Amino acid sequence: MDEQGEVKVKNPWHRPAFIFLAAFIILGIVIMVAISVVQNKPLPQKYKYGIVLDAGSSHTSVFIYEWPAEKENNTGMVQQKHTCNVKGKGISSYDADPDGAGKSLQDCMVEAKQIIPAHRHTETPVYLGATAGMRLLKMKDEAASEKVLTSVEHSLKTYPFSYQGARILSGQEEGAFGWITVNYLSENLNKPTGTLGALDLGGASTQITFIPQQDIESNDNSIDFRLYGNDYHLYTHSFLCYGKDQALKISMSKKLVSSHAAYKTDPIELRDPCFHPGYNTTKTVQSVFNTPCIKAVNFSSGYISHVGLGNWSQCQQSIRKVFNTSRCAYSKCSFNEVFQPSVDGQFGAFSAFFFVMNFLNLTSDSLATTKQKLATYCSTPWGKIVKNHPGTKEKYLSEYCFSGTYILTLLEDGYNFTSENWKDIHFIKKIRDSDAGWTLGYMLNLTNMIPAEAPDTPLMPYGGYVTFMILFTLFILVLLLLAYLYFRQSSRKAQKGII
Ligand SMILES: Nc1ccn([C@@H]2O[C@H](COP(=O)(O)OP(=O)(O)OP(=O)(O)O)[C@@H](O)[C@H]2O)c(=O)n1
Ligand SMILES: [Ca+2]
Repeated sequence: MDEQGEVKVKNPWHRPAFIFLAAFIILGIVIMVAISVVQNKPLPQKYKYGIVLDAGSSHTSVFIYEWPAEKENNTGMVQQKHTCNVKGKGISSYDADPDGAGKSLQDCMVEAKQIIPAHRHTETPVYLGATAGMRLLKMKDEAASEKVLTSVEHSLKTYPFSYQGARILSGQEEGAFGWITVNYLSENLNKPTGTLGALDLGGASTQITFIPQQDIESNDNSIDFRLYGNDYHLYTHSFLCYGKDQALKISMSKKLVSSHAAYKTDPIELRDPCFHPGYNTTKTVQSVFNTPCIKAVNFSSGYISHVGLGNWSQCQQSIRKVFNTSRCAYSKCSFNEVFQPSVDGQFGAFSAFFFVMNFLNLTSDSLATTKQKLATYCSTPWGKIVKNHPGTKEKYLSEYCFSGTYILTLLEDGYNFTSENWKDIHFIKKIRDSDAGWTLGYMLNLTNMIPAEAPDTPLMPYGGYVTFMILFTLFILVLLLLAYLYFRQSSRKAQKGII
């Protein structure tokens, strides 16, 4: 009986079974915390890559993008890692030598092979998108445009990447993907903040894309997206032939056609207010008229003596003739009978908008000051301009007076920007180290990297999760300790009571 009584009152916490149990619980908790910490630890970043070739009218650029493999659906994660400018002109200039188009891409593609880690090559998609230069070549000679596309396709397939196609983008796609790029890079897409309109000026076309305040009256100009759970209703228009190289040709051809000298002298004299005083160069008539943007005309000579006058206001008068604003079948138009709502919000103006305005140092002045400075620049003698810019190609240099005046006229008379909202135009090249342009938006779309609905976000960030787990474990340990002390005390009391 005595022995039995003693067994009953023995402290249960001192039994080996209980000690083992407590040790197991504590060990279990420690293991659980350790596993969850290790499991959720951010792994060393693994990057994925994508290549987009921008086959523009004046040149081709190869863009390499990279993004952390685990975060491809988050906004703003894709970044431009590298760009390579293809030597020579755009692929549309290879109409007489299609094989040359494919060959021209070699150097940049070899560079891409060196930059992208070898184990990622086969999974890296390659896209080529051609813009207005190829649209014009297709209009002029469809067979030649197909041969050029076949040539670049053959060339791109010789690399170890995953070739995804080479095609001509429509003007709407070019405008819409440019808009997606600038808003993705500015991280506007998953926030309730306003979006950025996109203004793109190339050599052969120009695009305007923004969210308007009013209805879009023409179906051709309307694009709808659902991105990150938000619906976007965009206005977009692409003006073929209104890139700055084609616009220069149109403007020169109009001056030639209206000039009496053009039909009598040899060479034809073209006195041009958009070129600097003292500028005098011989060009072929063919170099101006070799485009489907202009109707062919017969002249007395095959050569033009292009003489600069350096008169900004006359230059602007001549450029205004390129825009037809006399008729509009809608409530509002930009030009050439194209519907356009009033511009609204902030705009990013990139590619040649930036190259030209940045060269002229005109990216942050009021409209009135911009005009004044440009007038002074245009009247500067050509000799002085050449002396002041020894590193710049003479062809580019000679055209900045025309290009600056064209940009001002396009924005003010064409798109209807005013001196009040001029400050809303931001001349930009890059946003967060990636170029503004259609290429990034094109890749994001084709790789489905912008989901229609917002991706699920974790309950709490990683740091918060670890802190929570540690505090929770400590809390359980304290509870166990308290329970242990409580039971030890109560079993002692029970022992004392029996004694
Ligand atoms: N540093 C630079 C680079 C380019 N340009 C000019 O800018 C125009 C081309 O702009 P870009 O956006 O590269 O046009 P593309 O993409 O080639 O043409 P498009 O989009 O119409 O197909 C050309 O007139 C080119 O001479 C310039 O003035 N200064
Ligand atoms: Ca372009």
